[in-house]
Amino acid sequence: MFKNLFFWLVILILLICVLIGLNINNNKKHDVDYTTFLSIMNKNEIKKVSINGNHINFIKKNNSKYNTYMPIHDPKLLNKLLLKHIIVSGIAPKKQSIIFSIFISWFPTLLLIGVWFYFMKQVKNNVSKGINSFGKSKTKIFSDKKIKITFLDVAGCDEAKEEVSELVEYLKEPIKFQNLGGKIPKGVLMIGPPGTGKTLLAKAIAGEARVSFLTLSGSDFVEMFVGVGASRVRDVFNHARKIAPCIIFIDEIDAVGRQRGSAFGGGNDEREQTLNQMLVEMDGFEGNEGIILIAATNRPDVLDSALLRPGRFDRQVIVSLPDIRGRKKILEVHMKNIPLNTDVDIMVLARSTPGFSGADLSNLVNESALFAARSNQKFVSMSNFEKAKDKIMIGSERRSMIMTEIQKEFTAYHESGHVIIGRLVPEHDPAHKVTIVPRGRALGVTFFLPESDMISLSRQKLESQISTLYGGRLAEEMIYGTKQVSTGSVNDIKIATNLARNMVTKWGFSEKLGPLLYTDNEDNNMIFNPVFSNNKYVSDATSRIIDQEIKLLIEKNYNRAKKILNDNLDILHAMKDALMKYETIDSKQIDDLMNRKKI
Ligand SMILES: Nc1ncnc2c1ncn2[C@@H]1O[C@H](COP(=O)(O)OP(=O)(O)OP(=O)(O)O)[C@@H](O)[C@H]1O
Ligand SMILES: [Zn+2]
Repeated sequence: MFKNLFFWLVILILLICVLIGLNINNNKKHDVDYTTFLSIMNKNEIKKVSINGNHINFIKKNNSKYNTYMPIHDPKLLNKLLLKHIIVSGIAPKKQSIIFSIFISWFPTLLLIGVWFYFMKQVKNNVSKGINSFGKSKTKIFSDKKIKITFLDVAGCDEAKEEVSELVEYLKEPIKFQNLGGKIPKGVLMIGPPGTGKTLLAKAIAGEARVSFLTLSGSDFVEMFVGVGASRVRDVFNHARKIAPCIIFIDEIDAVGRQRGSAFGGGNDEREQTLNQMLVEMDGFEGNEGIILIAATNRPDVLDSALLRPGRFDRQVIVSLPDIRGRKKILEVHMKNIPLNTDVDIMVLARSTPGFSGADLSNLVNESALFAARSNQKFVSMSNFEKAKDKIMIGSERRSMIMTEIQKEFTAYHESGHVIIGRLVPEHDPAHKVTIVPRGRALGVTFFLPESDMISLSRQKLESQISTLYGGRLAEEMIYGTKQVSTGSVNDIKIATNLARNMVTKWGFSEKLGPLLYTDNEDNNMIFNPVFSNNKYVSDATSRIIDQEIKLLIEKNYNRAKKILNDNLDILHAMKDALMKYETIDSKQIDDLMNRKKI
């Protein structure tokens, strides 16, 4: 539309220029306009007139010469002139030129008026279109034919699938279901972290039941103008009633469904109105209309409690991050369409991707295929997957970063220290791969491969983790001496300290303090979140004991690691050499090194 406006603006400016040009021209040719000429004539001041078509030259009685232009041919002019005894000479204009001359004289003005009208109409149209579209919902409607997604495409969330499967039965034959006395929820709230497949699952319900799928995002409802969101809600539900049976899917419901009156400055009228309208519409459902409202959020805690009341989103389905088995299944779903090399081990990939969501895994498969394509391979190999995984987890390799031989050696010793301790303490996840190619912000990385998703960790396993975390710094210390130790262990130290603190204050692993909770920090992310606790409930004396106990625990595991590393200095050197040579070594090479085999 702006292109159009711009076009017409340019035309308008051009026209004005032309008109000004014409005017200048006219001024040159015609000293006076035609009306002035007539008035001069009426005042009997003209001596002689010469007519040439529409151009008129005349001489006043004082002998001054003028010319003028007759815009419309005036057939009575000659008579008038003769009556006033004015000498007339020249040729009269041809008859057929009358219309032409009218046209010529009025053309620029008409054009200008036309353009102006067009311009105004355009503006008016756009404004009214704009106003109308404020209220119209931005619903994207997919017909049942377009949704080809079925439950087979959604992997690794069997419980969630089971919970929603009865909705499919209902949507297929709502009336039959009602007659049998089935009670169907009006709204289903899907709760889960981003990328876990909430949208996918909702689409799969529509696909399985072969019904239409209306999708919109909560943020679509939040508009600047009061009342617009509410009218959009009305629109969506009205449309849904027309095309029922169908599913209305609202992503990010928290954008509208936040606790009312919770915004700063006493609430947000527009959002509240929208939310109220949504509640009204939900209450208006008969239950046999064949419409199911599915909403997704990853912030169920901020939702207005009115939304969760019976008869509204009374069914809640948790879609959580997949476990190892789930990840394997999701990988299988996405690998279906790419040619795989025989060396691809899906189980190893599933094991080494803890915390990956379905979306991350889909991204992993995609990136791997891209890596394979870039190196002109016909099949996607395990090394492509490894590369893609590392890229997603810690950022791309920074091969361009220049590391001196000394820095590389330093990193090689540090990482080898982690690997060796990790292999030799009990219950530790085995090192899967180690690299000294800088990635993201890390100079080197050691990857451990968890056997399974750990929900609870044993004391022994935790202590082994602490020992392994200090392996890197200890190796630096042993080779280069305490004066040369780098700051590269800052993250290792942070994680180890947090583990030890949690063991003492939260998990009851200190004999002296016993199994009591000494912290008000409820964060369950035990490794990566530092404990910021002001320990309101802990006396100064206890606080001192806590510090001592943490220190003791760390010292114990630090010394254990030191002994192990001292006993295996030959492996440390060999692994450093291997890393300097290959930059990255895998679990098989690590096995060989640990068995003192040459690689
Ligand atoms: N369980 C799964 N099985 C197969 N693929 C999945 C699964 N979960 C996610 N994916 C993949 O990730 C993509 C994104 O998932 P989806 O949009 O459904 O996540 P979401 O939970 O709705 O995320 P958000 O909260 O960010 O909207 C899907 O299109 C699909 O390719
Ligand atoms: Zn380290």
